[in-house]
Amino acid sequence: MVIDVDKRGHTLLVVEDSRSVAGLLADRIGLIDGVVVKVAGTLEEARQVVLANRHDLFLAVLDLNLPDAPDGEVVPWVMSQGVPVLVLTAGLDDNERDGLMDMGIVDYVNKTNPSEIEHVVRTVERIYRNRHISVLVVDDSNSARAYLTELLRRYGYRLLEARDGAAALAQLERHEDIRLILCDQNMPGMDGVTLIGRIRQRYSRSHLCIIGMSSYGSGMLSARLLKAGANDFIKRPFLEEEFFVRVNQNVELIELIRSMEESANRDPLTGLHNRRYLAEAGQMLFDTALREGKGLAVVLMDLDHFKSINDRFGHFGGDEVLRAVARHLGKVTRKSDILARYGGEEFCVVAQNLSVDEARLLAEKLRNEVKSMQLNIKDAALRLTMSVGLATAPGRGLEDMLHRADEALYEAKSAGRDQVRIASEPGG
Ligand SMILES: Nc1nc2c(ncn2[C@@H]2O[C@H](COP(=O)(O)OP(=O)(O)OP(=O)(O)O)[C@@H](O)[C@H]2O)c(=O)[nH]1
Repeated sequence: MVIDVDKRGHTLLVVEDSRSVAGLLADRIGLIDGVVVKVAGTLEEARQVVLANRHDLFLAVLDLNLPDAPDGEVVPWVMSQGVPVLVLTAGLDDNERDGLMDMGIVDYVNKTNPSEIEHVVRTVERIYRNRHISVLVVDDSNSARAYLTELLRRYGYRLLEARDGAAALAQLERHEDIRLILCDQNMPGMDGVTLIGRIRQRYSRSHLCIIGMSSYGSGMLSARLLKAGANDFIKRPFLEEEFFVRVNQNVELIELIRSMEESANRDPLTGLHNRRYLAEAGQMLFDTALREGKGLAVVLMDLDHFKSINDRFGHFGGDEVLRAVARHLGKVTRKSDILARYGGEEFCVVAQNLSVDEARLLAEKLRNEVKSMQLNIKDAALRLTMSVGLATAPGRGLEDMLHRADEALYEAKSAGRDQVRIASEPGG
């Protein structure tokens, strides 16, 4: 069951009567791409901002002591408007901390400590990004699930629930975007260790992270959960602050791994996939096409006389042309195709589910798209052509198809460029 996939807004409210602290926070938070910061210095001003922006506020950062609200009155009022709250204090005793956490605030921060101001900025950024992160809570107890989802909702995560292992596996099938799983150990049917083991057979540590949870058991249990594939373990009952730190750290780690993977698979100049990705993902397309008896096309493209473009417009001008070509090729390809920069001025498309005639048509469409580009580099109009080699017969594998497409491309160049040549059958 999806219980929260709301589209949160982009506006953040800072309520702080110290101009220097408010200015510092607004400047730092304003650097987060997409976030709009509104500042208020009193409860009355805060009311006006909230009422005017209620549907676009995703978080409020509130000072406890305001000239017209000296005892933290701003906190319950803003929360009553459905806006999550992060509290700025000048120090809290245990009772005050308990009172605020019981109200359901996101976090509290000592504003007199500069490093904690950085913590506010990081927390805001985390919450802003969490709208794209789905968390699956797996627990057979309704009340435990309700508690965990209530905590996670404060941090803006998209939430999914499952009451047992089978339901959890079904949720994973349905929701490709799950990045974190909170998994209870003691469940009827399938326990946490078994479920985590099953999940890890299909989903790697770079795809999602898992936090095991349990109220019983010795240190052995946390070791078993970790060995089964959990990234972390939380023992119940826990302090909410610790829960949030562990959840957020695990999500940050997975984001980091994914962004590193993404940059390893991308060509920085054009933003297209690179040759390394093409080799891996193309092999998967090849295997599926062979298994299911569906056609596969490998189209290798090379811009004609590109050297002369560099000579005329310089290397930066040449780079601009390569970026424009990448954008245009992207208009012709489908989402299910792989479009990659294969080398300097060479591009490659691997497309699935195509008959030989459809593959020919695709290759011609790509060639025509580049030919009809109207480029203006340094105020000079420029026209481009490209030569194309196409392979459709599977032969001995993807490498073999690429090799034959390359031979066909060479023929297209030799025959005068600006044309598509189709590779002969393997061994033909
Ligand atoms: N600007 C720019 N140029 C590149 C890049 N990678 C390769 N090139 C240039 O692409 C040109 C390729 O030249 P050649 O292989 O001689 O081929 P061509 O001039 O396109 O001629 P034909 O392929 O025979 O039609 C070289 O001048 C490379 O410097 C790049 O990332 N940026």
